[in-house]
Amino acid sequence: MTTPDDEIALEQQQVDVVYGRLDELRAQTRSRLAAVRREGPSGSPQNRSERDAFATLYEDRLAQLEAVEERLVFGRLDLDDGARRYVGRIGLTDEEQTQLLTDWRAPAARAFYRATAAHPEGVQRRRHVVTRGRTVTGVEDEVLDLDLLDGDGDELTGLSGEGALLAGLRAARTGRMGDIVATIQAEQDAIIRSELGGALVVQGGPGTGKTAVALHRAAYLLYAHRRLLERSGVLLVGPSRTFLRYIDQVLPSLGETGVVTTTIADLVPGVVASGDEPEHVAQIKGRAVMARVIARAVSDRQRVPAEPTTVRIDGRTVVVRPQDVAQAIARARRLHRPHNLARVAFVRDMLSRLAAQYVDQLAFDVPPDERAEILEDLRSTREIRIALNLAWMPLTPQKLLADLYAKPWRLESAAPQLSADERALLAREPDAPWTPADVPLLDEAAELLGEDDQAARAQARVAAEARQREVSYARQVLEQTSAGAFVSAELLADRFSAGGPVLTTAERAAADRTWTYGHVVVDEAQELSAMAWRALLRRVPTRSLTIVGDVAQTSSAAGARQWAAMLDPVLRGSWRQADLTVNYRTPASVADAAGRVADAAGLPRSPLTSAREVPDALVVTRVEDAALTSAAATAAVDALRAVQDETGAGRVAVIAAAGRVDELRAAVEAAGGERADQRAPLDLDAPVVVLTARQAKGLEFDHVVLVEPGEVLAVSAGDLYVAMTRPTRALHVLHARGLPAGLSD
Ligand SMILES: Nc1ncnc2c1ncn2[C@@H]1O[C@H](COP(=O)(O)OP(=O)(O)OP(=O)(O)O)[C@@H](O)[C@H]1O
Repeated sequence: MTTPDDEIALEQQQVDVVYGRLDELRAQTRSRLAAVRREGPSGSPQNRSERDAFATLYEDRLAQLEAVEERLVFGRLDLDDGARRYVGRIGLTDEEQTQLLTDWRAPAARAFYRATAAHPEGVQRRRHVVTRGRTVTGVEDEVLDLDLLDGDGDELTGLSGEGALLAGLRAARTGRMGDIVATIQAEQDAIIRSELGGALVVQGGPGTGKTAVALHRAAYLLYAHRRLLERSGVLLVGPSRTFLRYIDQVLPSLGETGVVTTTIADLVPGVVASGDEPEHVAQIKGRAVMARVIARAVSDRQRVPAEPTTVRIDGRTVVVRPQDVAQAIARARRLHRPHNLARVAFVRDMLSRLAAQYVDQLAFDVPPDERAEILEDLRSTREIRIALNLAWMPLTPQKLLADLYAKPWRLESAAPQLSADERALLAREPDAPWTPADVPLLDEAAELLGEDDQAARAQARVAAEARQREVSYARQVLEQTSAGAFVSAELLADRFSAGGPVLTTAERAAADRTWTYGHVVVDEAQELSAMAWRALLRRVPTRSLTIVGDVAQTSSAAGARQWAAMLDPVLRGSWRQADLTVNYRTPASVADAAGRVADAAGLPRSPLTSAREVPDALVVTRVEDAALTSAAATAAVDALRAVQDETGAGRVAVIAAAGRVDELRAAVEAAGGERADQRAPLDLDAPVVVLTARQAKGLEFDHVVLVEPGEVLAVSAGDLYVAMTRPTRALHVLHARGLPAGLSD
């Protein structure tokens, strides 16, 4: 019989071989990159762009090989037929193409996450290989073939790789999310590998791994449907920029850098939504009815004048007549094109009517070339331009919306569905900054307005022909090089033809408002308004979506308490739901207390089982009102001492209602909590942060000091539920006033 030490030594050999191969591949890619770069900037433009394309390709590949260093190998499957299969971050073969490591996303790795004693899927033993750096520090076996099992078996908890999992859950937090690839649980794996098509809603209580699952699913889909998704791209939408920074290392560590991440506020390139507004105003802007308001605001800008306008031109008179304008508007509308594009037809129609008036006044027949000149003269006559613009104004989305908000009569005409009070709430100065809730409205407006794309369309025709030539050229290039394993001819052609700096799919997609993605992942999706959904769905016409959230954690007034109420109208009932039920983050006693609070507040809470308990995880302390701030600061600094390890990992959050944040920050600093740049966006690297529940959404900390929970509840019950479920080790509640129901008993 082998001892654990023998097993560790055995695994070390295999791990050494795999890292050796990784080093070889890195060296190979580096030297290819150096060779391409050595060729320098000479040669034809075609040669140069080809070299640039290969250089970025090798850079990407190198970045991928560098990013998978940590826990490259983490699993082994011993199969019924005696074969062994190692599972890791990426797939690797040796020079003879023998598989050294199976990519965790490959079908051959599925059993690592799914096999159970009841359904062993051809697996006798599943082994978790635990490494630190490149050294194997432990192995953990689960025997799935019951005939091989001696003793009671180790399948009792239902958690797979329990030791490795619990070690991961216990580890001090760093302020950045890590991947869970070594310990994905079966219910999570089923979601990650769920088919690409259709909209999948993942509902789960706090800490059930929704964000982790969403990110691993994005990586899985890119692997399993690479040909389809590498060119259309995958979009991941998160609740805030802070959150995006919190998760930004996860996908690269899974070998994927091609996902575009954004927030709803950043969805429209060129629009900076730096403004703030009360929740109830944002709620109005988020209502589905605003789509009709915007549409009406656009059609209001196609207007028949009350009076005719008479214009003298070269001694003759033309009249912009209301009835002509009415007819030209009606005709242009029948084209069903966006406002700015249909305007081209309107103007053409009006000019030819005016030209006819002009020609009628001439005593001779006008040859065609002179007629064109007359049209040009009319077009460039100032009064005519003004009259036609008043009838059909060329507009940008920003101008449309700014005018709508700034002029009460415009809003009254466009938004009869809103009450006068509601309309008054929307009023704003024309140059006020945009808010996040304005962004979906600007997107809606951009869609209805369109851009005058005549030139663009002509260019597109030429580009399509050029593209044909580039793809076939790229195919030839790939046949002559070894790059075909990790890039398609279409993608390489994209890079050849990008012109200027070589852009990746993600870069091109992020810069283009009208880009349509192959798949969209939405996290904290319960917060999205109806208008935000419209903006998102425009970007994924195939409706291939992963929608992740928890309807009990909703804080925005425009968000959802029920998935069906939110999604049925936008997805016409066509979506499927999967549930996550195990809380991995929060100790059981803290999760239970949060559950009681949520139930007392009537939140639609998902059932939750906690993966672990931590002794004394929940502490509730009453202090005098005057001592509350300093007590919180002391508690935070003491907690930091307890949780911080020698590497500097270990994070503490003080969560309170917005009105207390500044004072608490100053107190934490005075108490010796390290000074950090606390301005927005939040500094995730600070060991102690003071923030509101809303800012804490999606994040986690080792220890949370929750100050005056009654005040957080007064803002929203969802916020209190979020705040209580952020810690991985302990929740310390400090209060001077009464406790919310559920916490007090
Ligand atoms: N299978 C797993 N193995 C290891 N850690 C896991 C696993 N699943 C979840 N976790 C950990 O549990 C914590 C919570 O995960 P995550 O943030 O994805 O949950 P969530 O459901 O999005 O939470 P919330 O809704 O509260 O924001 C993270 O630290 C995550 O790494």
